[in-house]
Amino acid sequence: MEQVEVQETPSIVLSKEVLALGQESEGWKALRSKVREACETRGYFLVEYSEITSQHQEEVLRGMKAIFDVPQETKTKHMNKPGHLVYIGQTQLPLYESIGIFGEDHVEETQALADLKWPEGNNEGNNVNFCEVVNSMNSKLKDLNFVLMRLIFEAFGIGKHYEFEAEKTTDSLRATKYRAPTENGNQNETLGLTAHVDKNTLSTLCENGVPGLEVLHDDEGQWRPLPIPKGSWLVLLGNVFEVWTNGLLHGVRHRVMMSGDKERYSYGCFSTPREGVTMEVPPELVDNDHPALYRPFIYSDFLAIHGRSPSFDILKTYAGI
Ligand SMILES: O=C(O)CCC(=O)C(=O)O
Ligand SMILES: [Fe+2]
Repeated sequence: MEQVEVQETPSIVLSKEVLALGQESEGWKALRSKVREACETRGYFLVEYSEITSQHQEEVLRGMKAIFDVPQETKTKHMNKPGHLVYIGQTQLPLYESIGIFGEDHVEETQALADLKWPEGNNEGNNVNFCEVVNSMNSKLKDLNFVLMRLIFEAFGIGKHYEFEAEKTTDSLRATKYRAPTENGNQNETLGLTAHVDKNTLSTLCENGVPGLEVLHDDEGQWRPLPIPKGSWLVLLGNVFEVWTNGLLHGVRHRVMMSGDKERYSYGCFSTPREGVTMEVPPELVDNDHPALYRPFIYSDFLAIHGRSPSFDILKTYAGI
C-alpha cells in the first residue's frame, strides 16, 4: 500500500544549554543547519524556548481575552492611537479582531490597555498582574526574535551584518481574537484572516490551543493546517528576509480558517525594520551567477505602497530588478 507522507513541522529547541553554546561549537553549527533547512524548505518552523513557560503564554492569552471583552464602543473609541495602539474589528472579516501594540518598549501601551479594562486601578491585583505578565512576555519575545534573526543571518553566511541590522530593527506585538463560526450561526469552515505574507522580518506566534492557522506549500499549491503546540512558538518568515538573502528565502503565505465552536486567540511579536531604514541585498550573496534581485529601497516606502495596493508580488513589483 502506498504510504501517505506525513509532514512534520520542523522544530528547534532553544534551551538554556543551547543558548549558552559558543558560535563555533558543533552544537550551534548543527542548529544553524537545521534552521537553514527549515527556512529554505518551508519558510516557517516551531521553537521551544526555555525562557518563556507554557504557563506564561496562557497568562498572556487569558489577559488579552479580558481586554477583548471590554465593550465594543470602548475598543473602537479608545484603542486607536496611531503609533501606540491599533484596534481592528468589525471589518469584512466577521470573526476577526486584533489589538496591535506599537511604541518603543510597549510599557505605556500595555498600561493603557489595563486602564481601559480596570479603570478603577488595581482591581484585585488584575491590573498590576496584567502589566507584569505582558511586559515581561514582550521583552522575552523581543530577545527570542533577536536570537532567531542572528541564527538565520549566520546560517546564510551574512552573520557580520547581524549587529548592524539588529540595531535598525524594532518590534510590535499583536493579540488576535477569532470568534467561533458557530457564534454567527455558521456550521461551515469560515475565513478568519485572509491569505497574506507578513511584510516584516519575522513573526513569532502562539495560540490558545484552538487551531486555525494554515500555510501554503508553494510546491504543492496546497494549504496545510499548522497547529501551534502549547508552550511552543511558530516562526514565520516575512518579505524582509527575501531581500536579506537575495531571494534564497521566501515569506510564507498563511491564513486563518475557523471551524467549530471555540474562540481562537493568538499572540505574536513582529520584528520590523525601523522607520526610514534602507533595505539592501548583502554583497556576500551577489556574484555573476547570482545578480542582486532587489534594488535598495526604503522599507517604510514599500509598506506604504503595499498599504495602497496589497498583493503577494508587491516586493518583486516594487523593488525587483
Ligand atoms: O493569528 C494567527 O495565527 C496569525 C496572525 C497573522 O498572520 C498576522 O497577524 O499577521
Ligand atoms: Fe501574518
